[in-house]
Amino acid sequence: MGSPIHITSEIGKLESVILKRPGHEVENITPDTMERLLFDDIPYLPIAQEEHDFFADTLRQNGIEVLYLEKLAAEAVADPKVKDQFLEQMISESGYLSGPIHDALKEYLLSFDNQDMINKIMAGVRKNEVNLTYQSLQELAEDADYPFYMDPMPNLYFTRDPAASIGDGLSINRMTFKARQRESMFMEYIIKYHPRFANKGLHVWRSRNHTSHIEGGDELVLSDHVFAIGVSQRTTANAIEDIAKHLFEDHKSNFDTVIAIKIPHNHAMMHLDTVLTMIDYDKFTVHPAILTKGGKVDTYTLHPGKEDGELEIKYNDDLKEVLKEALGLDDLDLIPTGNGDPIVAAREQWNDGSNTLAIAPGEVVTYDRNYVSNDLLRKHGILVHEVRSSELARGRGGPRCMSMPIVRQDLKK
Ligand SMILES: NC(=[NH2+])NCCC[C@H](N)C(=O)O
Repeated sequence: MGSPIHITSEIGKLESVILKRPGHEVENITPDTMERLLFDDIPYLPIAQEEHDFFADTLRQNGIEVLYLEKLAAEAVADPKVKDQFLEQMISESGYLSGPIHDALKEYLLSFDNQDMINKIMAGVRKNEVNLTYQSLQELAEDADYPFYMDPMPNLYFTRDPAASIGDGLSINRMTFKARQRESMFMEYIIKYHPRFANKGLHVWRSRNHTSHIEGGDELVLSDHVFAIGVSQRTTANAIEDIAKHLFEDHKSNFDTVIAIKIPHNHAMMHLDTVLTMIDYDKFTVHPAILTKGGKVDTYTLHPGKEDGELEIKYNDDLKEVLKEALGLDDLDLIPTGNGDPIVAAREQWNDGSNTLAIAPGEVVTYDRNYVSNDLLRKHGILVHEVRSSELARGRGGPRCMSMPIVRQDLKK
């Protein structure tokens, strides 16, 4: 058996992927909390689940093993000592280091079996579910009207972001907004304690114990030695320098090139994969709005510097040239979302028209609603599997965001 994580491209035949089926966390969104929880509307859960099952089935029908984050997380805490440590950390990162609320939450969560406990943590814990033996100042003086002790984590079905596979390892991410910061703790425990991943020599290129941010939607493994990353609302330049140094310094990594691509900092384009994805050896989708009128975008290519720990940085504003050079290609097809029409492109990008998940070279999964972009992909020779998207799209993420590939076949050289 090879490494449990092995990703040397964006497009190699996908073999195993981690998903999260939307659960009650999505029903714990309200108009008051929606924006802070990074949603634009409240999905209708039964249909969101049907759509998600359809997505998972589409992957299975193409021979891909589908693992569920919620199941892996429950299995990872099977040992009572690990479970205790996990609960302590989760409750404290939820705001209760000690005291009556901490104790009551711990007792409440321990009353479930492991799977239900994980589901409950993901869904959120309401105040009226928990019995406090005595009241604390925290309870009385802070947010007395707020309904939750532990907030729901509705963005968990975007498994792409809290952690990202790179080569035979991964980054476990310190995420930007409070609404998502606890999410990466599940992967931290899975990698450390789940029998499928623990002690298998996996490299954590960057852990979640940082203050600067990085999210998986910005992380694209373009080849076995080139890593692209968005400088975005969610990933800071500082974090990029840090991960680049680790990839370059660690002799276990084959990576010698990191391409940082600067994109607008806004909610519609929060990650690089909302505006640029790789779909074939020489084809990318690109949202025209990231390019200037002259077709330019700021890119910074990082290589190991002369001295240990130094980086050599080269600026170029010609994305096509940069990608061609990094991938050793003579030509490259940049396919514009919405066929470049300003209204269609904006509408379809909003609904994740650029957020394609490649399951093999030239073969992608996309949302059905982005029919202009999908037709265009077909015209460029791409095999497109469409999946349903009415409810899932309300969270502003598409098939790439909803999947964390862990094993892909290597590309033939
Ligand atoms: N890889 C992605 N583009 N993920 C999309 C995540 C959407 C999610 N609502 C957020 O704002 O974080």
